[in-house]
Amino acid sequence: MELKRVSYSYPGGQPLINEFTASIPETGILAIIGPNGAGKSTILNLLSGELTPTSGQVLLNGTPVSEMSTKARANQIAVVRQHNEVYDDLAVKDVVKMGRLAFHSLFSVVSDSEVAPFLEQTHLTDLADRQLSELSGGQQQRVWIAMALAQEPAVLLLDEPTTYLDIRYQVDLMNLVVQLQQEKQIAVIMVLHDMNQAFRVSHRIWLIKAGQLVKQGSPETLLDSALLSQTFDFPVRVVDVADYGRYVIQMPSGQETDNLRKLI
Ligand SMILES: Nc1ncnc2c1ncn2[C@@H]1O[C@H](COP(=O)(O)OP(=O)(O)OP(=O)(O)O)[C@@H](O)[C@H]1O
Repeated sequence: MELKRVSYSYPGGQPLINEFTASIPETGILAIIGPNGAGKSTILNLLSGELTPTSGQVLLNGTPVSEMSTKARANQIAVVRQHNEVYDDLAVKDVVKMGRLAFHSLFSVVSDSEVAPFLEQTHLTDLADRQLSELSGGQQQRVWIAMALAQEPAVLLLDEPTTYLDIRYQVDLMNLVVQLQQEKQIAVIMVLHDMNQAFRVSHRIWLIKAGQLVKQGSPETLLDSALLSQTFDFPVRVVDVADYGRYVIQMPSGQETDNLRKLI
């Protein structure tokens, strides 16, 4: 995918994204990180075609995403968002079947066997007949991913997929995304708040601030204390952790440092 000089303003608002140009490799994991309000979700919505650029183009294999039919788009791009209560009363397998609708006419019935592989890949086979509302947050996130996978997309977009999950579910979910990306060789694009998670799982990172691409590159090139502190407007430091690698920690504020000194 490619963003070519993309600008975007919400109706009646100031320009948020300004002449944003970048390309996304056909396979691999790209994480978009940056402070609150930087425009990360807006960029994801421009990539999904949900938003149309005010100027410039978002291209998928050379075709503007905004000019593709809904069905053509659904065959190529799948989006995983936060919890959608509309589906609460549905069984897990029926939610996943919704992901197949781009392959069928509206009234055709999607068979259980058609969605079985996607349930299996996301370890949901045993929960297939359970109602969505009965599942934990982590299990529900896996259902959204199964539904997105059922679209058999070339591009999978995830907006903060680990929000609300405890550390175990976060790690499980990220491992699942990594495994699925490797198996299917698709492009995965995620907005992530947890920098360390982003650095751990991604092949490429976009660091965004005020609608601009501050820097893009491999996790190694972006693991830079000064760059991250400046972008987030908060002091952080990249440290080496034994048996893990480089890790971003937040530095205590001045007051906290003084208190720490008094304790030592
Ligand atoms: N539908 C909307 N209408 C008007 N302004 C919006 C809309 N959605 C987002 N914005 C504004 O656009 C800016 C960027 O929002 P966006 O959600 O893209 O940022 P973000 O980087 O994803 O933020 P966060 O990390 O807080 O989720 C914010 O100032 C926000 O208030």
